[in-house]
Amino acid sequence: MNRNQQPKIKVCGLTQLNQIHELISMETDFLGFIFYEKSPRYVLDRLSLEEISKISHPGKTGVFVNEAIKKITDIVKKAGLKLIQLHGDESEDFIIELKQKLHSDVTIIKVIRIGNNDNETRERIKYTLNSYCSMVNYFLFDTDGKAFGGTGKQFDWTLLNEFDIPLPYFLSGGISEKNIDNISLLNQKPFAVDINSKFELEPGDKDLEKIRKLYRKSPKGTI
Ligand SMILES: O=C(O)c1ccccc1NCC(=O)[C@H](O)[C@H](O)COP(=O)(O)O
Repeated sequence: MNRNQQPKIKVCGLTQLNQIHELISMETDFLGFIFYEKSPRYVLDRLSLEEISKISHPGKTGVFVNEAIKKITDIVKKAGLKLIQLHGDESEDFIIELKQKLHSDVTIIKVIRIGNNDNETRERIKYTLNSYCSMVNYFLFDTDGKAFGGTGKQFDWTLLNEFDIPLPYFLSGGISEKNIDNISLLNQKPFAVDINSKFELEPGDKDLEKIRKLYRKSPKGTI
């Protein structure tokens, strides 16, 4: 697989140091840590902020769901995060205030959760793309669900072909070795793919052999 021509890879929901170091040696581009207490992948149940801070990697990403600004900025500082993934319903005002309190080199990913393929969803996607594009660095499209993320379900990717996406984006939501080739059907290719529950033995315990296989495979037509 020619990694230069393929979308980058983010592995999300990491909780085990040995797996994290293995993923770093495989040149994984983004490492996702979930700081949402209700997630079965809540990282602080398994690793301390100090342990996360000692992981040296430029793609350390913290996932937050409707979290208080003070808590996010404290965690970013203590864990040495490089990117923040806002996975809840954070408003534009919230992001403006958050950015004022963060170091300017922290990258922000705004998540757009997609449920039904209907006009209400289309309107919400359109609104979010337009109103957040000047304040964040990337968008991430994920499947909507009660748990906010980690649903293991794919949304209707053809919806994305209806929009001019103004920023590079991460594609997420139930990505597996079975559906990843369908990226070829997207007009605007993702900057990165985000894999999680389809590459796990159980929540937070990654199936490294399956991830290795993905790295060896070349998703058809993704370039
Ligand atoms: O994974 C979780 O448990 C989770 C819970 C709440 C918010 C976000 C969460 N995950 C964030 C991610 O970036 C996941 O990779 C993304 O939701 C896709 O997960 P999956 O559908 O399991 O591939």
